[in-house]
Amino acid sequence: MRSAKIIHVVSCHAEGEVGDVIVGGVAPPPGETLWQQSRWIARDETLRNFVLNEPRGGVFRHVNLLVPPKDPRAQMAWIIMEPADTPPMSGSNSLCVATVLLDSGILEMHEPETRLVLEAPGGLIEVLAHCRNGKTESVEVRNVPSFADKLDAALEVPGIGTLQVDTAYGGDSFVIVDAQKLGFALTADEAADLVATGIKITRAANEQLGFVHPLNPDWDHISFCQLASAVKRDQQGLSATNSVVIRPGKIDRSPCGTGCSARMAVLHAKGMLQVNEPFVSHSIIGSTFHCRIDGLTDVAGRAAILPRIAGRAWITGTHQLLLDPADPWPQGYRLSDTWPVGITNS
Ligand SMILES: O=C(O)[C@H]1NCC[C@@H]1O
Repeated sequence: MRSAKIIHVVSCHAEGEVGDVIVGGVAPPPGETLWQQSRWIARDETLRNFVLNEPRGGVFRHVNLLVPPKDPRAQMAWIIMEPADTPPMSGSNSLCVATVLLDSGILEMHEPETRLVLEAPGGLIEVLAHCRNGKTESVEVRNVPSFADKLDAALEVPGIGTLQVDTAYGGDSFVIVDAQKLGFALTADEAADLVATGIKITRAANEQLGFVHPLNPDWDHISFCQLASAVKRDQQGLSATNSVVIRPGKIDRSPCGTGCSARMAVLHAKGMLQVNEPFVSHSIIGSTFHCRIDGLTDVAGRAAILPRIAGRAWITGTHQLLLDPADPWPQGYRLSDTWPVGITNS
């Protein structure tokens, strides 16, 4: 066996969504800040292509690169690589990273609870991991400040018509639409139709509504379309189902932590969800995140929430990714039969 590189990966999924973690074999990228390091990874593309593209990856795969933190309050930092974006934050990926760090012994586990501060490119997150018998059984994440952007905006979507939508930031940027009004029950058999609809809505939202993070003008687009059910209220609090369509064309198998954060910001802005009130979110495969608003804050003068999301993650394997120097496709490849083309990275 010969190899020009060897990348050590612990594979993981959080409530169904893949979030593999690179634990060795890659030097930290250049950059003064974690955000700058993540921009280098997005621009350079070598690592993204190697781990995300076929034959090693696929459009369903997310990969997280552990790097030393820049902020002294954090025990570890990481850069998130998703199929189209290198985003500020990701809920499912943060659950995978916390679980891999503790279950593999990279950071010390304390039972029954381990508290961590992790640095995502979009800011610090606080982790409370519930651990038993050497296993992280569930993880609560205090996400980055999240806020509603445009409420009840009119959006003209070619082939669909005029929709009323909300846009919001929850660590990543969303256009949120009522799934039932579009005829969706949010069941697994609708996945391909949900993707086709969600991609059209995201494209229209970027053209007509746009998004720029007020403290980070580099994050200047809407990443995802969240097709969401109406909220139900009972004695336990609020609950809803969602399908988040991830560019270039796949559905989040988890209930999407950044999506839950964005939705809670919208619900709070509309007076429908209060601080500390439980919000349970279900995915298309029936997995669940337990969420709530921990407190209120502001982002550059805009009202914002401090979201908490909680879910479970499981390690699925370990891998060593190799590159034979004679392999004619060191960057791999994407074909439009499984990987819709034409979306640029950011
Ligand atoms: O949980 C989340 O926030 C995400 N899951 C995959 C895409 C998003 O980053």
